[in-house]
Amino acid sequence: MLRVAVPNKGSLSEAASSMLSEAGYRQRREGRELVMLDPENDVEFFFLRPRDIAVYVGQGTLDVGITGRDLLIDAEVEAEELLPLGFAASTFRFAGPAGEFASVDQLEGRRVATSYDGLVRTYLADQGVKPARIVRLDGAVESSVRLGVADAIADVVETGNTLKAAGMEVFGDPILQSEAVLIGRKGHVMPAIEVLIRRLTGVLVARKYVLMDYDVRKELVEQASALTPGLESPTVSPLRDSEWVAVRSMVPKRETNRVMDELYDLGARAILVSSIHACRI
Ligand SMILES: Nc1ncnc2c1ncn2[C@@H]1O[C@H](COP(=O)(O)OP(=O)(O)OP(=O)(O)O)[C@@H](O)[C@H]1O
Ligand SMILES: O=P(O)(O)OC[C@H]1O[C@H](OP(=O)(O)OP(=O)(O)O)[C@H](O)[C@@H]1O
Ligand SMILES: [Mg+2]
Repeated sequence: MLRVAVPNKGSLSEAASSMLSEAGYRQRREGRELVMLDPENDVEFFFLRPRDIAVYVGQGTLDVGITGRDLLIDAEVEAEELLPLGFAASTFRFAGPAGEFASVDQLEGRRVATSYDGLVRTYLADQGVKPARIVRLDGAVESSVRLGVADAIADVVETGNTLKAAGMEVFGDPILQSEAVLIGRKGHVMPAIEVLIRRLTGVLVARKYVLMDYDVRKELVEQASALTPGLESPTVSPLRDSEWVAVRSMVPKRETNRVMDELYDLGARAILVSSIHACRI
């Protein structure tokens, strides 16, 4: 049986469960279950704190899990990223009181507060910067400078609103671009993991693409196909009117309107767009 760790709380939890549901797995509804069996898929789900998920997967107690890339790196365990999942995107950045810091070098000899001490320690060591101390806090890190326990912070930044409200601003290059990821133990292969990855990839593709159908005059099919190349190649079918063909192709969702406009300008007609519910690529 495949044993999968799923975030039980926080920013990752809801989106992780709905992605697994879309991939055909059973998920808890509103319950507070710690463990849930999905006998139909031969999978057992363990609902855990996202920060702890890398530890369980790294130790091999659980086969795979969903967590944040930042949390995986911070945990410093024998687990690796198997698939980026396209939600809970954020950056991980240094910040300080507005106007006080311009570059990471200025952290030399200063105190840095963070909930991600492993990640920050490694990053600063790689940059050759020696802070006076890394102050490990559980959350609300933005308050630490005002309260006098640190000079600067390193934290998750999504909209930047929390930093702004605390009178702080980011400095230096982003330490990391993070998002939710599926993780597994290095070198651990199992057919059920392959199936999970294929299913999740199917959800990602279904979310990212639409299906586009249109009719176009035969002599324009090459030009039209260039606008809608699809993943491999568009399907071209004959129509009763032999001067025209029907074309079907997958198109990135965010390009839908631009592609429809360009197809129409080219002379394509009956352009129809439908969403994809599931797929295997
Ligand atoms: N706005 C955000 N705030 C915090 N974490 C975020 C945000 N957006 C995405 N994430 C990601 O969520 C993960 C942190 O989840 P975690 O559940 O530990 O903290 P949380 O969402 O801040 O919840 P809480 O602080 O309520 O426990 C990280 O991978 C982080 O990059
Ligand atoms: O850039 P923003 O959109 O403002 O989001 C980032 C903030 O959100 C998270 O805090 P959270 O609400 O989880 O509280 P915590 O710091 O106590 O974990 C994170 O730690 C940042 O403080
Ligand atoms: Mg938080």
